[in-house]
Amino acid sequence: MGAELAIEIEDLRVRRGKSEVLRGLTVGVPRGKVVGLLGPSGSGKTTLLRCIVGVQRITSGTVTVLGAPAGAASLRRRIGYVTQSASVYDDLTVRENLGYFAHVLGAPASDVARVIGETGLGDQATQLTSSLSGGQRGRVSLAAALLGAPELLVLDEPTAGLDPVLRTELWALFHRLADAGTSLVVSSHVMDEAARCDRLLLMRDGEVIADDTPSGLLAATGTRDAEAAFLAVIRAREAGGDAARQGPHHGRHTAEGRAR
Ligand SMILES: Nc1ncnc2c1ncn2[C@@H]1O[C@H](COP(=O)(O)OP(=O)(O)OP(=O)(O)O)[C@@H](O)[C@H]1O
Repeated sequence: MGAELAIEIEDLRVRRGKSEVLRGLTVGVPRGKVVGLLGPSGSGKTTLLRCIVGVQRITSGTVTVLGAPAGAASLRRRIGYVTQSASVYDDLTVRENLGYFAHVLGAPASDVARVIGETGLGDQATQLTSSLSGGQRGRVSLAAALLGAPELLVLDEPTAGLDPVLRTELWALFHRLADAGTSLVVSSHVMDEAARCDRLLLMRDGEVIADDTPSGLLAATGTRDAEAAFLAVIRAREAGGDAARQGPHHGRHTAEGRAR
């Protein structure tokens, strides 16, 4: 693993409450790509994203982000993180919110107009945030995360609740950002978003069960869509039983990995 990786995770374990919700993840996320983190509700996606941004207490393992330990102070302005709940001030307009966050982050004031344009919020710029729809509020949070042009964007279900047109526009934005060198990790429980990613990490029950390109995953599983591929990977693991799980490369998924 080297400089081409934005994130390197080794044998990561996390316990939340009584259960182990991440169970020995080893994975590498390449730089300058849109990496989709897909899996059913409760599979551990949010917990993994929290580990990457350094806000999750971990049990063991290491998480290295842009060459530094996750959570390091030096990473604060290099990472943009959008949670599932919008984190904006209701009593400010869209532009006022973004102006405030730009000031706090030390981002140039000109960034406000840029991120409003990128997230398609031009028509709502002077609207109070409390009067926006849920999808629009989510985009204000995304716009805030784009301020200062962070090297890594960690986005938890950014397209949830958006109509197909906006969803398509946001994926196009993610790819433009990646083409300009930004690394993105985007979670979703909607399997049909898989095809839009450069790489996929499929999660289930606190484990990454596949790490591949969308086309590589379909080829490896002989399936036509991500939903079928996901099921095929699960079946193959169950058929492999404990022998497969306890093999010498247990839990190891690298940028070159294949669905197993
Ligand atoms: N604060 C907490 N205390 C105890 N258990 C928790 C806590 N937060 C999450 N969990 C558990 O950890 C597991 C993984 O949750 P996580 O939110 O990471 O999943 P997810 O894949 O992001 O799900 P979703 O798509 O619904 O957001 C779940 O079983 C959940 O119940």
